[in-house]
Amino acid sequence: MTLQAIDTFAATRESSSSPLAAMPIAVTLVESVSAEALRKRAAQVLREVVGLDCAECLYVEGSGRWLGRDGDEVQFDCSDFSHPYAHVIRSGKALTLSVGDARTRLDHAGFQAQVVHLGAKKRLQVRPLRAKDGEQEWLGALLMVGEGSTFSALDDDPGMAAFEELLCQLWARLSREQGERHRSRALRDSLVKLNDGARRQALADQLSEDLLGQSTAMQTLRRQVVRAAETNLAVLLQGETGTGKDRVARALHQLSGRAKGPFMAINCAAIPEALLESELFGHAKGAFSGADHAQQGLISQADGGTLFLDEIGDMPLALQAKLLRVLESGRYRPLGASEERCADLRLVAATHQPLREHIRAQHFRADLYYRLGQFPLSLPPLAERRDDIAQLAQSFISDFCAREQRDDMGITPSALRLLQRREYPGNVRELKNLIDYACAMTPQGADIDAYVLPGEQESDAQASPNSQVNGTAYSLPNDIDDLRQTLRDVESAIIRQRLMHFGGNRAQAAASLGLPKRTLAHKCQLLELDTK
Ligand SMILES: Nc1ncnc2c1ncn2[C@@H]1O[C@H](COP(=O)(O)OP(=O)(O)OP(=O)(O)O)[C@@H](O)[C@H]1O
Repeated sequence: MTLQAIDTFAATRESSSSPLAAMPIAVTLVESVSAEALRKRAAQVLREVVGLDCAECLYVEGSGRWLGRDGDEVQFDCSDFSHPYAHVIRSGKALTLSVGDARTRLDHAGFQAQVVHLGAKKRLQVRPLRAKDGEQEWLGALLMVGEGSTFSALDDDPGMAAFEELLCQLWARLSREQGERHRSRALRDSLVKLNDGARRQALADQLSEDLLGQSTAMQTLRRQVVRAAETNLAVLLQGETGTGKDRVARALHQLSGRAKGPFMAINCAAIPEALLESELFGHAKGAFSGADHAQQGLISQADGGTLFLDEIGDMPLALQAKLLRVLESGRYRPLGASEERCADLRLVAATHQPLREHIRAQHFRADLYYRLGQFPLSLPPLAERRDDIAQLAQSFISDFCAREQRDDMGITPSALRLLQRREYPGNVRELKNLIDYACAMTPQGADIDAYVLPGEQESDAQASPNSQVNGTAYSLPNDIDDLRQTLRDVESAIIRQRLMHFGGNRAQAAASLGLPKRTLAHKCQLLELDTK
Protein backbone atom coordinates (compact mmCIF):
# COMPACT_ATOMS: atom_id res chain seq x y z
CA MET A 1 0.00 0.00 0.00
CA THR A 2 1.42 3.41 -0.93
CA LEU A 3 0.42 7.04 -0.96
CA GLN A 4 -1.62 6.20 -4.05
CA ALA A 5 -4.16 4.91 -1.56
CA ILE A 6 -4.98 8.49 -0.70
CA ASP A 7 -5.72 9.35 -4.33
CA THR A 8 -7.71 6.17 -4.79
CA PHE A 9 -9.70 6.85 -1.69
CA ALA A 10 -10.33 10.45 -2.74
CA ALA A 11 -11.67 9.24 -6.08
CA THR A 12 -13.95 6.59 -4.65
CA ARG A 13 -15.09 8.36 -1.49
CA GLU A 14 -18.20 9.89 -3.01
CA SER A 15 -19.53 6.68 -4.41
CA SER A 16 -18.27 4.22 -1.82
CA SER A 17 -20.72 2.94 0.73
CA SER A 18 -18.39 0.29 2.08
CA PRO A 19 -17.94 0.54 5.83
CA LEU A 20 -14.31 -0.37 5.22
CA ALA A 21 -13.73 2.48 2.78
CA ALA A 22 -11.48 4.33 5.21
CA MET A 23 -9.09 1.40 5.59
CA PRO A 24 -6.64 2.44 2.85
CA ILE A 25 -6.11 5.75 4.63
CA ALA A 26 -5.55 4.03 7.94
CA VAL A 27 -3.03 1.72 6.28
CA THR A 28 -1.25 4.67 4.69
CA LEU A 29 -0.90 6.36 8.06
CA VAL A 30 0.21 3.17 9.78
CA GLU A 31 2.93 2.65 7.18
CA SER A 32 4.65 5.93 8.07
CA VAL A 33 8.19 5.25 9.22
CA SER A 34 8.67 8.45 11.17
CA ALA A 35 6.56 11.03 12.96
CA GLU A 36 7.51 13.54 10.25
CA ALA A 37 6.30 11.24 7.45
CA LEU A 38 3.10 10.62 9.41
CA ARG A 39 2.42 14.35 9.73
CA LYS A 40 2.93 14.85 6.01
CA ARG A 41 0.61 12.00 5.11
CA ALA A 42 -2.09 13.09 7.53
CA ALA A 43 -2.02 16.62 6.10
CA GLN A 44 -2.14 15.26 2.57
CA VAL A 45 -5.19 13.14 3.42
CA LEU A 46 -6.98 16.16 4.82
CA ARG A 47 -6.22 18.27 1.78
CA GLU A 48 -6.90 15.71 -0.91
CA VAL A 49 -9.58 13.53 0.61
CA VAL A 50 -11.48 16.00 2.76
CA GLY A 51 -10.92 18.86 0.30
CA LEU A 52 -9.34 21.41 2.62
CA ASP A 53 -7.42 24.34 1.12
CA CYS A 54 -4.66 23.95 3.64
CA ALA A 55 -3.82 21.36 6.28
CA GLU A 56 -0.69 21.16 8.32
CA CYS A 57 0.48 19.38 11.47
CA LEU A 58 2.78 21.34 13.75
CA TYR A 59 4.74 19.50 16.40
CA VAL A 60 5.67 20.45 19.96
CA GLU A 61 9.44 20.11 20.24
CA GLY A 62 11.24 18.36 23.12
CA SER A 63 11.28 21.18 25.70
CA GLY A 64 7.53 21.72 25.24
CA ARG A 65 8.11 25.46 24.67
CA TRP A 66 8.02 25.62 20.91
CA LEU A 67 5.89 24.43 18.05
CA GLY A 68 7.81 23.66 14.90
CA ARG A 69 6.99 23.06 11.24
CA ASP A 70 8.60 20.25 9.30
CA GLY A 71 11.21 21.48 6.82
CA ASP A 72 11.00 25.05 8.10
CA GLU A 73 13.00 27.14 10.57
CA VAL A 74 9.90 28.97 11.81
CA GLN A 75 9.03 28.19 15.40
CA PHE A 76 6.03 29.28 17.39
CA ASP A 77 6.56 30.07 21.06
CA CYS A 78 3.80 28.26 23.00
CA SER A 79 3.41 31.24 25.33
CA ASP A 80 3.20 33.88 22.60
CA PHE A 81 -0.47 34.59 22.00
CA SER A 82 0.07 36.39 18.71
CA HIS A 83 -0.60 33.12 16.88
CA PRO A 84 -3.51 30.68 17.30
CA TYR A 85 -1.41 27.70 18.36
CA ALA A 86 -0.58 29.15 21.78
CA HIS A 87 -4.31 29.66 22.47
CA VAL A 88 -5.07 26.10 21.46
CA ILE A 89 -2.19 24.47 23.33
CA ARG A 90 -2.88 26.48 26.49
CA SER A 91 -6.66 25.93 26.47
CA GLY A 92 -6.63 22.40 25.06
CA LYS A 93 -9.61 23.36 22.91
CA ALA A 94 -10.04 23.76 19.16
CA LEU A 95 -10.29 27.28 17.78
CA THR A 96 -12.32 28.22 14.69
CA LEU A 97 -12.43 31.63 13.05
CA SER A 98 -12.37 33.18 9.62
CA VAL A 99 -9.05 33.69 7.89
CA GLY A 100 -9.87 37.42 7.74
CA ASP A 101 -10.37 37.57 11.51
CA ALA A 102 -7.24 35.55 12.09
CA ARG A 103 -5.26 37.98 9.96
CA THR A 104 -6.41 41.01 11.90
CA ARG A 105 -6.38 39.49 15.38
CA LEU A 106 -3.23 37.40 15.23
CA ASP A 107 -0.16 39.18 13.95
CA HIS A 108 2.62 36.61 14.30
CA ALA A 109 4.75 36.95 11.15
CA GLY A 110 5.27 33.19 10.77
CA PHE A 111 1.54 32.56 11.12
CA GLN A 112 0.66 35.39 8.72
CA ALA A 113 2.98 33.80 6.16
CA GLN A 114 1.03 30.55 6.54
CA VAL A 115 -2.34 32.12 5.77
CA VAL A 116 -1.47 35.09 3.55
CA HIS A 117 -2.41 33.38 0.30
CA LEU A 118 -5.76 32.05 1.59
CA GLY A 119 -9.14 33.68 0.92
CA ALA A 120 -10.32 35.93 3.78
CA LYS A 121 -13.78 34.32 3.81
CA LYS A 122 -12.48 30.83 4.36
CA ARG A 123 -12.69 29.30 7.82
CA LEU A 124 -9.63 28.39 9.80
CA GLN A 125 -9.59 25.75 12.47
CA VAL A 126 -6.74 24.79 14.79
CA ARG A 127 -7.12 21.62 16.83
CA PRO A 128 -4.80 20.54 19.67
CA LEU A 129 -3.27 17.11 19.23
CA ARG A 130 -2.62 15.30 22.43
CA ALA A 131 -1.12 11.89 23.20
CA LYS A 132 -3.39 9.89 25.43
CA ASP A 133 -0.58 7.59 26.53
CA GLY A 134 0.65 9.89 29.28
CA GLU A 135 4.27 9.78 28.06
CA GLN A 136 4.06 12.94 26.07
CA GLU A 137 1.34 15.41 26.86
CA TRP A 138 1.13 17.62 23.77
CA LEU A 139 2.07 16.35 20.35
CA GLY A 140 1.24 19.49 18.42
CA ALA A 141 -1.55 21.25 16.64
CA LEU A 142 -3.46 20.70 13.44
CA LEU A 143 -4.10 23.71 11.22
CA MET A 144 -6.95 23.35 8.70
CA VAL A 145 -8.37 25.92 6.32
CA GLY A 146 -11.44 25.37 4.14
CA GLU A 147 -15.08 26.21 3.50
CA GLY A 148 -17.36 26.69 6.49
CA SER A 149 -19.57 23.86 5.24
CA THR A 150 -16.59 21.49 5.23
CA PHE A 151 -15.99 22.18 8.92
CA SER A 152 -19.67 21.77 9.79
CA ALA A 153 -19.57 18.36 8.12
CA LEU A 154 -16.27 17.45 9.78
CA ASP A 155 -17.48 18.41 13.25
CA ASP A 156 -20.31 15.85 12.97
CA ASP A 157 -18.24 13.21 11.18
CA PRO A 158 -17.23 10.31 13.48
CA GLY A 159 -14.65 9.48 10.80
CA MET A 160 -12.78 12.70 11.64
CA ALA A 161 -12.65 11.83 15.34
CA ALA A 162 -11.32 8.36 14.46
CA PHE A 163 -8.79 9.88 12.07
CA GLU A 164 -7.53 12.24 14.77
CA GLU A 165 -7.37 9.42 17.31
CA LEU A 166 -5.35 7.22 14.96
CA LEU A 167 -3.05 10.11 14.08
CA CYS A 168 -2.34 10.85 17.74
CA GLN A 169 -1.76 7.22 18.66
CA LEU A 170 0.65 6.61 15.80
CA TRP A 171 2.40 9.91 16.35
CA ALA A 172 2.92 9.25 20.06
CA ARG A 173 4.30 5.79 19.33
CA LEU A 174 6.62 6.88 16.55
CA SER A 175 7.99 9.85 18.45
CA ARG A 176 8.56 7.68 21.50
CA GLU A 177 10.44 5.11 19.44
CA GLN A 178 12.40 7.79 17.63
CA GLY A 179 12.99 9.61 20.91
CA GLU A 180 14.41 6.51 22.53
CA ARG A 181 16.74 5.90 19.61
CA HIS A 182 17.70 9.52 19.28
CA ARG A 183 18.19 10.08 22.94
CA SER A 184 21.24 7.87 23.32
CA ARG A 185 22.68 9.11 20.02
CA ALA A 186 22.13 12.73 21.00
CA LEU A 187 23.67 12.10 24.37
CA ARG A 188 26.79 10.62 22.87
CA ASP A 189 27.03 13.42 20.29
CA SER A 190 26.78 15.94 23.06
CA LEU A 191 29.80 14.38 24.76
CA VAL A 192 31.94 15.65 21.95
CA LYS A 193 30.57 19.16 21.99
CA LEU A 194 30.31 20.05 25.62
CA ASN A 195 33.03 20.49 28.17
CA ASP A 196 33.20 17.91 30.92
CA GLY A 197 31.14 19.69 33.58
CA ALA A 198 28.36 20.78 31.24
CA ARG A 199 28.35 17.41 29.52
CA ARG A 200 27.94 15.56 32.80
CA GLN A 201 25.21 17.89 33.95
CA ALA A 202 23.38 17.42 30.64
CA LEU A 203 23.58 13.66 31.01
CA ALA A 204 22.40 13.82 34.62
CA ASP A 205 19.47 16.01 33.52
CA GLN A 206 18.58 13.50 30.82
CA LEU A 207 18.66 10.76 33.41
CA SER A 208 15.97 12.53 35.39
CA GLU A 209 13.46 11.24 32.85
CA ASP A 210 14.16 7.67 33.98
CA LEU A 211 15.29 8.19 37.54
CA LEU A 212 12.67 10.60 38.77
CA GLY A 213 13.15 12.85 41.74
CA GLN A 214 14.43 16.37 42.29
CA SER A 215 15.61 15.82 45.87
CA THR A 216 19.27 16.50 46.58
CA ALA A 217 19.79 12.78 47.16
CA MET A 218 18.47 11.89 43.69
CA GLN A 219 20.42 14.67 42.00
CA THR A 220 23.60 13.40 43.63
CA LEU A 221 22.76 9.85 42.62
CA ARG A 222 22.22 10.83 38.98
CA ARG A 223 25.56 12.65 38.90
CA GLN A 224 27.26 9.57 40.37
CA VAL A 225 25.62 7.33 37.78
CA VAL A 226 26.99 9.56 35.02
CA ARG A 227 30.48 9.34 36.52
CA ALA A 228 30.27 5.58 36.90
CA ALA A 229 29.02 5.18 33.33
CA GLU A 230 32.18 6.86 32.03
CA THR A 231 34.31 4.09 33.50
CA ASN A 232 34.52 0.34 33.22
CA LEU A 233 34.60 -0.12 36.98
CA ALA A 234 32.40 -2.72 38.64
CA VAL A 235 29.45 -1.00 40.32
CA LEU A 236 27.80 -2.16 43.52
CA LEU A 237 24.29 -0.79 44.06
CA GLN A 238 23.13 -0.89 47.65
CA GLY A 239 19.71 0.15 48.79
CA GLU A 240 16.52 -1.08 50.35
CA THR A 241 14.07 -3.05 48.26
CA GLY A 242 12.18 -0.96 45.71
CA THR A 243 14.58 1.99 45.68
CA GLY A 244 15.32 1.63 41.97
CA LYS A 245 18.49 -0.51 41.81
CA ASP A 246 17.28 -2.28 38.68
CA ARG A 247 16.52 1.07 37.03
CA VAL A 248 19.94 2.44 37.90
CA ALA A 249 21.66 -0.65 36.50
CA ARG A 250 19.87 -0.22 33.17
CA ALA A 251 20.60 3.52 33.09
CA LEU A 252 24.28 2.83 33.73
CA HIS A 253 24.37 0.50 30.75
CA GLN A 254 22.49 2.93 28.51
CA LEU A 255 24.82 5.80 29.34
CA SER A 256 28.00 3.78 29.00
CA GLY A 257 30.08 3.14 25.92
CA ARG A 258 28.65 -0.39 26.04
CA ALA A 259 25.10 0.78 25.31
CA LYS A 260 25.10 -0.95 21.94
CA GLY A 261 26.18 -4.21 23.56
CA PRO A 262 23.91 -6.60 25.44
CA PHE A 263 22.49 -6.00 28.91
CA MET A 264 22.06 -9.35 30.64
CA ALA A 265 20.40 -9.55 34.06
CA ILE A 266 19.89 -12.33 36.55
CA ASN A 267 18.44 -12.44 40.03
CA CYS A 268 20.76 -14.64 42.09
CA ALA A 269 18.05 -15.23 44.71
CA ALA A 270 15.49 -16.44 42.18
CA ILE A 271 17.54 -19.28 40.63
CA PRO A 272 18.09 -22.55 42.49
CA GLU A 273 21.71 -22.82 43.62
CA ALA A 274 22.30 -25.89 41.47
CA LEU A 275 21.27 -24.03 38.30
CA LEU A 276 22.89 -20.70 38.98
CA GLU A 277 26.39 -21.81 37.98
CA SER A 278 25.31 -23.14 34.60
CA GLU A 279 23.09 -20.09 34.01
CA LEU A 280 26.06 -17.84 34.59
CA PHE A 281 28.96 -19.79 33.17
CA GLY A 282 27.19 -22.00 30.64
CA HIS A 283 27.99 -25.66 30.16
CA ALA A 284 29.50 -28.07 27.67
CA LYS A 285 27.55 -30.93 26.15
CA GLY A 286 27.41 -33.83 28.64
CA ALA A 287 28.59 -31.63 31.53
CA PHE A 288 25.88 -33.17 33.71
CA SER A 289 23.01 -35.56 33.20
CA GLY A 290 20.43 -33.85 31.01
CA ALA A 291 23.00 -31.52 29.38
CA ASP A 292 22.48 -32.96 25.90
CA HIS A 293 23.77 -29.86 24.19
CA ALA A 294 26.25 -27.13 25.01
CA GLN A 295 24.76 -23.91 26.30
CA GLN A 296 26.12 -20.42 26.57
CA GLY A 297 25.89 -18.74 29.96
CA LEU A 298 25.05 -15.14 30.74
CA ILE A 299 28.72 -14.21 31.12
CA SER A 300 29.33 -15.17 27.52
CA GLN A 301 26.10 -13.51 26.36
CA ALA A 302 27.06 -10.28 28.13
CA ASP A 303 30.34 -10.09 26.17
CA GLY A 304 30.77 -6.48 25.00
CA GLY A 305 27.99 -5.29 27.30
CA THR A 306 26.87 -5.31 30.92
CA LEU A 307 26.05 -8.15 33.29
CA PHE A 308 23.67 -7.22 36.09
CA LEU A 309 23.67 -9.54 39.10
CA ASP A 310 20.71 -8.67 41.29
CA GLU A 311 20.56 -9.93 44.89
CA ILE A 312 24.28 -10.70 44.84
CA GLY A 313 24.10 -11.35 48.60
CA ASP A 314 22.37 -14.63 47.79
CA MET A 315 25.18 -15.97 45.61
CA PRO A 316 26.61 -19.23 47.03
CA LEU A 317 30.19 -18.99 48.33
CA ALA A 318 31.59 -21.45 45.78
CA LEU A 319 30.27 -19.32 42.92
CA GLN A 320 31.57 -16.16 44.52
CA ALA A 321 35.12 -17.45 44.05
CA LYS A 322 34.47 -18.15 40.37
CA LEU A 323 32.91 -14.76 39.85
CA LEU A 324 35.91 -13.09 41.44
CA ARG A 325 38.13 -14.85 38.93
CA VAL A 326 36.04 -13.52 36.03
CA LEU A 327 36.36 -10.02 37.43
CA GLU A 328 40.11 -10.27 38.02
CA SER A 329 41.13 -11.98 34.79
CA GLY A 330 38.17 -11.73 32.42
CA ARG A 331 38.44 -15.54 32.08
CA TYR A 332 35.98 -18.27 32.98
CA ARG A 333 35.35 -21.92 32.27
CA PRO A 334 31.87 -23.24 31.39
CA LEU A 335 30.77 -26.30 33.36
CA GLY A 336 32.38 -29.44 31.93
CA ALA A 337 34.45 -27.48 29.37
CA SER A 338 38.14 -28.21 28.98
CA GLU A 339 39.19 -24.72 27.97
CA GLU A 340 38.81 -21.29 29.44
CA ARG A 341 37.03 -18.48 27.62
CA CYS A 342 37.35 -14.73 27.78
CA ALA A 343 34.59 -12.24 28.36
CA ASP A 344 34.75 -8.48 28.20
CA LEU A 345 31.95 -7.22 30.37
CA ARG A 346 31.12 -4.60 32.93
CA LEU A 347 29.63 -6.01 36.09
CA VAL A 348 26.89 -4.25 37.99
CA ALA A 349 25.74 -5.98 41.18
CA ALA A 350 22.94 -5.03 43.51
CA THR A 351 21.85 -5.94 46.99
CA HIS A 352 19.49 -4.81 49.72
CA GLN A 353 21.35 -6.91 52.28
CA PRO A 354 24.02 -5.65 54.68
CA LEU A 355 26.96 -7.34 52.94
CA ARG A 356 29.44 -6.32 55.62
CA GLU A 357 27.46 -8.36 58.13
CA HIS A 358 27.45 -11.28 55.70
CA ILE A 359 31.22 -10.96 55.51
CA ARG A 360 31.50 -11.08 59.29
CA ALA A 361 29.24 -14.15 59.31
CA GLN A 362 31.48 -15.60 56.55
CA HIS A 363 28.62 -15.84 54.06
CA PHE A 364 30.17 -13.40 51.67
CA ARG A 365 33.78 -13.10 50.51
CA ALA A 366 35.43 -9.86 51.54
CA ASP A 367 37.68 -9.86 48.47
CA LEU A 368 34.67 -10.12 46.16
CA TYR A 369 32.88 -7.39 48.09
CA TYR A 370 35.71 -4.94 47.53
CA ARG A 371 36.12 -5.99 43.90
CA LEU A 372 32.39 -5.56 43.21
CA GLY A 373 32.33 -2.21 44.92
CA GLN A 374 34.98 -0.47 42.82
CA PHE A 375 32.30 2.15 42.33
CA PRO A 376 29.80 1.86 45.21
CA LEU A 377 26.44 3.57 44.82
CA SER A 378 23.87 3.97 47.59
CA LEU A 379 20.24 4.40 46.70
CA PRO A 380 18.36 6.55 49.22
CA PRO A 381 15.17 5.15 50.75
CA LEU A 382 12.00 7.05 49.89
CA ALA A 383 11.66 8.16 53.52
CA GLU A 384 14.79 10.27 53.04
CA ARG A 385 13.42 12.03 49.98
CA ARG A 386 9.79 12.73 50.64
CA ASP A 387 9.99 15.75 48.37
CA ASP A 388 10.09 13.34 45.43
CA ILE A 389 6.76 11.72 46.29
CA ALA A 390 4.62 14.25 44.41
CA GLN A 391 6.56 13.86 41.17
CA LEU A 392 6.69 10.09 41.43
CA ALA A 393 2.97 9.92 42.18
CA GLN A 394 2.09 12.10 39.17
CA SER A 395 4.27 10.00 36.91
CA PHE A 396 2.75 6.72 38.13
CA ILE A 397 -0.75 8.13 37.65
CA SER A 398 0.11 9.04 34.04
CA ASP A 399 1.59 5.59 33.50
CA PHE A 400 -1.58 3.99 34.85
CA CYS A 401 -3.86 6.11 32.64
CA ALA A 402 -1.77 5.31 29.57
CA ARG A 403 -1.63 1.60 30.35
CA GLU A 404 -5.32 1.27 31.16
CA GLN A 405 -6.42 3.77 28.51
CA ARG A 406 -8.14 5.94 31.07
CA ASP A 407 -8.67 9.70 30.86
CA ASP A 408 -6.04 11.80 32.60
CA MET A 409 -6.54 12.06 36.34
CA GLY A 410 -4.94 14.10 39.08
CA ILE A 411 -4.60 13.81 42.83
CA THR A 412 -6.20 15.98 45.49
CA PRO A 413 -3.97 17.94 47.89
CA SER A 414 -5.22 15.95 50.89
CA ALA A 415 -4.43 12.63 49.17
CA LEU A 416 -0.97 13.92 48.34
CA ARG A 417 -0.40 15.01 51.93
CA LEU A 418 -1.35 11.53 53.11
CA LEU A 419 1.12 9.99 50.67
CA GLN A 420 3.85 12.33 51.82
CA ARG A 421 3.32 11.45 55.47
CA ARG A 422 3.12 7.68 55.39
CA GLU A 423 5.91 5.14 55.75
CA TYR A 424 7.20 3.14 52.76
CA PRO A 425 9.05 -0.02 53.75
CA GLY A 426 8.72 -1.08 50.08
CA ASN A 427 9.96 2.33 48.89
CA VAL A 428 9.15 3.47 45.34
CA ARG A 429 7.67 0.10 44.40
CA GLU A 430 5.21 0.39 47.29
CA LEU A 431 4.27 3.93 46.26
CA LYS A 432 3.74 2.76 42.69
CA ASN A 433 1.49 -0.12 43.78
CA LEU A 434 -0.44 2.21 46.05
CA ILE A 435 -1.01 4.65 43.19
CA ASP A 436 -2.08 1.86 40.82
CA TYR A 437 -4.61 0.71 43.42
CA ALA A 438 -5.86 4.24 44.07
CA CYS A 439 -6.21 4.89 40.32
CA ALA A 440 -8.21 1.71 39.92
CA MET A 441 -10.50 2.73 42.79
CA THR A 442 -11.05 6.26 41.48
CA PRO A 443 -14.11 6.78 39.29
CA GLN A 444 -13.57 8.03 35.70
CA GLY A 445 -13.29 11.79 35.52
CA ALA A 446 -12.40 12.21 39.21
CA ASP A 447 -9.05 12.85 40.90
CA ILE A 448 -7.49 10.43 43.38
CA ASP A 449 -8.90 11.30 46.76
CA ALA A 450 -7.59 10.51 50.22
CA TYR A 451 -10.38 8.06 50.97
CA VAL A 452 -9.24 5.61 48.28
CA LEU A 453 -5.75 5.30 49.76
CA PRO A 454 -5.46 2.32 52.07
CA GLY A 455 -4.02 3.31 55.45
CA GLU A 456 -0.73 1.84 56.60
CA GLN A 457 -2.56 -0.30 59.14
CA GLU A 458 -4.69 -1.72 56.35
CA SER A 459 -1.62 -2.49 54.24
CA ASP A 460 -0.01 -4.25 57.17
CA ALA A 461 -3.25 -5.91 58.24
CA GLN A 462 -1.97 -9.42 57.74
CA ALA A 463 1.01 -8.74 59.93
CA SER A 464 -0.84 -7.72 63.08
CA PRO A 465 -3.96 -8.85 64.91
CA ASN A 466 -7.12 -7.70 63.15
CA SER A 467 -10.23 -6.31 64.73
CA GLN A 468 -13.64 -5.72 63.38
CA VAL A 469 -15.50 -2.45 63.95
CA ASN A 470 -18.85 -1.83 62.40
CA GLY A 471 -18.14 -4.39 59.69
CA THR A 472 -14.83 -2.70 58.74
CA ALA A 473 -11.52 -4.54 59.10
CA TYR A 474 -8.61 -2.60 60.52
CA SER A 475 -5.51 -3.49 62.48
CA LEU A 476 -4.69 -2.43 65.98
CA PRO A 477 -1.09 -1.37 66.38
CA ASN A 478 0.68 -3.29 69.15
CA ASP A 479 2.55 -0.27 70.45
CA ILE A 480 -0.16 2.31 71.18
CA ASP A 481 1.41 5.22 73.01
CA ASP A 482 -1.03 7.94 71.99
CA LEU A 483 -4.64 6.84 72.41
CA ARG A 484 -6.14 9.97 70.84
CA GLN A 485 -4.02 9.70 67.72
CA THR A 486 -4.79 5.99 67.47
CA LEU A 487 -8.51 6.67 67.72
CA ARG A 488 -8.20 9.32 65.01
CA ASP A 489 -6.36 6.81 62.79
CA VAL A 490 -9.04 4.17 63.34
CA GLU A 491 -11.80 6.68 62.67
CA SER A 492 -10.04 7.84 59.53
CA ALA A 493 -9.62 4.25 58.28
CA ILE A 494 -13.30 3.47 58.84
CA ILE A 495 -14.51 6.62 57.10
CA ARG A 496 -12.16 6.12 54.18
CA GLN A 497 -13.35 2.56 53.67
CA ARG A 498 -16.99 3.62 53.85
CA LEU A 499 -16.45 6.43 51.36
CA MET A 500 -14.68 4.02 49.08
CA HIS A 501 -17.50 1.53 49.44
CA PHE A 502 -20.04 4.16 48.38
CA GLY A 503 -17.88 5.55 45.57
CA GLY A 504 -17.25 8.80 47.45
CA ASN A 505 -20.95 9.47 48.15
CA ARG A 506 -20.87 11.21 51.52
CA ALA A 507 -24.61 11.05 52.12
CA GLN A 508 -24.68 7.26 51.79
CA ALA A 509 -21.46 6.85 53.78
CA ALA A 510 -22.86 9.04 56.57
CA ALA A 511 -26.17 7.14 56.64
CA SER A 512 -24.36 3.79 56.78
CA LEU A 513 -22.35 4.99 59.78
CA GLY A 514 -25.40 6.46 61.54
CA LEU A 515 -24.01 10.00 61.29
CA PRO A 516 -25.62 13.19 59.99
CA LYS A 517 -24.04 14.16 56.66
CA ARG A 518 -22.77 17.42 58.11
CA THR A 519 -20.95 15.60 60.93
CA LEU A 520 -19.28 13.30 58.47
CA ALA A 521 -18.25 16.27 56.33
CA HIS A 522 -16.75 17.93 59.41
CA LYS A 523 -14.87 14.77 60.34
CA CYS A 524 -13.57 14.45 56.80
CA GLN A 525 -12.22 17.96 57.06
CA LEU A 526 -10.54 17.33 60.41
CA LEU A 527 -9.06 14.07 59.21
CA GLU A 528 -8.01 15.68 55.91
CA LEU A 529 -10.27 13.40 53.94
CA ASP A 530 -12.03 16.34 52.36
CA THR A 531 -12.21 16.42 48.61
CA LYS A 532 -13.19 20.03 48.07
N1 LIG B 1 13.65 7.06 40.66
C1 LIG B 1 12.64 6.36 40.13
N2 LIG B 1 11.88 6.90 39.16
C2 LIG B 1 10.85 6.23 38.62
N3 LIG B 1 10.50 4.98 38.98
C3 LIG B 1 11.23 4.38 39.92
C4 LIG B 1 12.33 5.03 40.54
N4 LIG B 1 12.85 4.19 41.45
C5 LIG B 1 12.13 3.07 41.40
N5 LIG B 1 11.15 3.17 40.49
C6 LIG B 1 10.13 2.15 40.18
O1 LIG B 1 9.92 1.41 41.38
C7 LIG B 1 9.82 0.02 41.11
C8 LIG B 1 10.95 -0.73 41.82
O2 LIG B 1 12.19 -0.36 41.23
P1 LIG B 1 13.39 -1.38 41.04
O3 LIG B 1 12.90 -2.73 40.63
O4 LIG B 1 14.42 -0.73 40.20
O5 LIG B 1 13.87 -1.45 42.56
P2 LIG B 1 14.96 -2.41 43.22
O6 LIG B 1 15.71 -1.56 44.18
O7 LIG B 1 15.74 -3.09 42.14
O8 LIG B 1 14.05 -3.44 43.99
P3 LIG B 1 14.45 -4.91 44.56
O9 LIG B 1 15.61 -4.71 45.50
O10 LIG B 1 13.23 -5.33 45.30
O11 LIG B 1 14.77 -5.74 43.38
C9 LIG B 1 9.88 -0.12 39.61
O12 LIG B 1 8.56 -0.12 39.11
C10 LIG B 1 10.62 1.12 39.17
O13 LIG B 1 10.28 1.45 37.87
